[in-house]
Amino acid sequence: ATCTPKNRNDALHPLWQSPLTIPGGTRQSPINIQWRDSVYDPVLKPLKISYDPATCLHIWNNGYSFLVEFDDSADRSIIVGGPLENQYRLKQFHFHWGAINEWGSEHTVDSKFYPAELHLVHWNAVVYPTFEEAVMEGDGLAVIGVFLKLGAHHEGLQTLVDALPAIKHKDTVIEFDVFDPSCLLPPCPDYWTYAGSLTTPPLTESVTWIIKKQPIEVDENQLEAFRMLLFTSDGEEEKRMVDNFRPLQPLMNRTVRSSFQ
Ligand SMILES: NS(=O)(=O)N=C1NCCCN1
Ligand SMILES: [Zn+2]
Repeated sequence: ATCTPKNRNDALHPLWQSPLTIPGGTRQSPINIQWRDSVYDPVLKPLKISYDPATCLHIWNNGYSFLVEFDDSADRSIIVGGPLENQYRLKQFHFHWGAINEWGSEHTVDSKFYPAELHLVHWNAVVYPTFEEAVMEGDGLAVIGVFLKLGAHHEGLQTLVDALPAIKHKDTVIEFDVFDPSCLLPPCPDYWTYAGSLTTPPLTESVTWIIKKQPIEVDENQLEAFRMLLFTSDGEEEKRMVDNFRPLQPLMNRTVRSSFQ
């Protein structure tokens, strides 16, 4: 659901009851990635990803999305390289999706929406003592974005889909003790990267975004499973969890770099 405010500066987004735009924000997310305006940067390294499936803790419905959280008390599931100066620890991953397949992603490519988008959220534990502190710093977070497109059944995703009925309502959680999120990444190493923000509160401008060029394929039943989740708690009037994406934000004075030509 997106609001149609008269003045975007004081709009409250129905989902978060917080400002839709951050006053004075200069690096907000998500954005449209105009492929032809992105600049190939030969200095960008390949992104190195090493996740330990045993660091997986639980899967839960937080009333905005569903997320899988990881034990981030040590450097066991990390990413390094790419545009990053330090290594970053995996804290959680979650998704954004639409009510129908025509939209649902947060970022767009040449103004095209995908039906859903995966976010793998990492934080700079080399420099900052806690995730909460990293959230407030320009180089505190790194989020890998992966587009989902309608296509073949995704075996790895099915493990998550099978758990969703147990977390239908807001604030429900189940144990989820072995899952390797690497299975959700496309094989192609190509990515775009830009300096942005969190797309849900606190919306802080602390994210180095790494958006994979190649989407992963999931089937209709798997997308429908996302849409059976609820924003609402057990006992409340049911509201389906759909359209949990933030509207596009102005690019302002930013360049999107690509790791590929
Ligand atoms: N959609 S997002 O940019 O990842 N937003 C987040 N907000 C809270 C912490 C985790 N991520
Ligand atoms: Zn997200």
